[in-house]
Amino acid sequence: MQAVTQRKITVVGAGFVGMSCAHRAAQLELASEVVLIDVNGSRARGIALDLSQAAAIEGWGTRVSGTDDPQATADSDLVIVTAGKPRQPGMSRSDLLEVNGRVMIAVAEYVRRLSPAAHVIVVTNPLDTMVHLCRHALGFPARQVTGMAGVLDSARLRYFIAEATGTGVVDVDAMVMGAHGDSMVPLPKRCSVSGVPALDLISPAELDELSDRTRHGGAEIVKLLGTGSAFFAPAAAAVAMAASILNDERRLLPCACLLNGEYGLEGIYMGVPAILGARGVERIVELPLDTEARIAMQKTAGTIEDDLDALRGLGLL
Ligand SMILES: NC(=O)c1ccc[n+]([C@@H]2O[C@H](COP(=O)([O-])OP(=O)(O)OC[C@H]3O[C@@H](n4cnc5c(N)ncnc54)[C@H](O)[C@@H]3O)[C@@H](O)[C@H]2O)c1
Ligand SMILES: O=C(O)C[C@H](O)C(=O)O
Repeated sequence: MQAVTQRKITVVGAGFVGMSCAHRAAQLELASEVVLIDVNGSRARGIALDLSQAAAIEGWGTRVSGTDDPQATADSDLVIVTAGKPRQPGMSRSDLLEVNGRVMIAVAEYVRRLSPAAHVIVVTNPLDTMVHLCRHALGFPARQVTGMAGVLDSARLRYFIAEATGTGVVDVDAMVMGAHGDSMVPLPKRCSVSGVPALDLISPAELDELSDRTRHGGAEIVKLLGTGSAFFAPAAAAVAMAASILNDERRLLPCACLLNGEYGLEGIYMGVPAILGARGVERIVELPLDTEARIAMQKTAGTIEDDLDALRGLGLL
């Protein structure tokens, strides 16, 4: 076991995604302390106890605690927000706007008060709108607040390409931008396997099919599970972003960032490639896009604007 870095991570929500985030962060010893907070404090304490008992077997030294008391989250270096309802089969992520919007406001109130220097990664759906609302309620600089979706959507596409080409998934690269919804924007020409364009290995029609499966990748799992949604890959994605920030790894990852003119968009959070480092979003990277992708980016932004309007209509924004 190595010395654990003196850092504190809070994971808000001790449900499927939250407990998986806590487990992965602890396994990686990303912090000396992981606090799991949930309105269901008994569940948070139970998960923390179970995880703490896994530590001896798995060989990590992070202290994990569970609580329903916001005070226990004070002075966190990084907060991952997973609190809120998942969708059920037949629902869209936008159906969660009101219920999860209220959760975001409640959570942001104590994060702002107790951990003003924290980096915040939002996972709760509908992602782009929830990260927007969370940042609005926090009042933090935009670079301190990001949303996780693009890493997950890109990982799904990477997996589907690996399957279709018969190659190892770690060699596959892909980039998915835009909203975390059916209008997301996979970039087929940028998919590659160890530098070899995926389009040299499979046909454009095959790659289009994989992109389409990626657009509906979340719903595919929701349907299979019957209740709740994906959690292993989402947690791995959120913790990869957390590691890039806390360890100043400066990874170039697709994540939801507040746009300030990039891609011709202003004032909305949306999935774009960004460098994540010690200051949070160090830089948003603007890729040259062909006409088709540019049109898709405008369309996907429109879906986020619609959700933001709905939040305003509810008086939450
Ligand atoms: N961004 C993504 O790519 C992505 C991926 C997977 C899941 N999600 C979203 O993450 C969220 C969580 O999913 P899950 O599967 O963990 O759900 P879950 O139902 O298993 O867990 C949610 C937890 O949040 C808790 N909670 C509710 N209100 C709270 C509050 N105010 N403070 C603290 N905790 C609170 C609940 O008690 C519950 O334990 C959902 O909105 C889901 O759609 C997003
Ligand atoms: O699909 C969902 O509702 C959960 C998450 O956004 C996902 O993509 O797995």
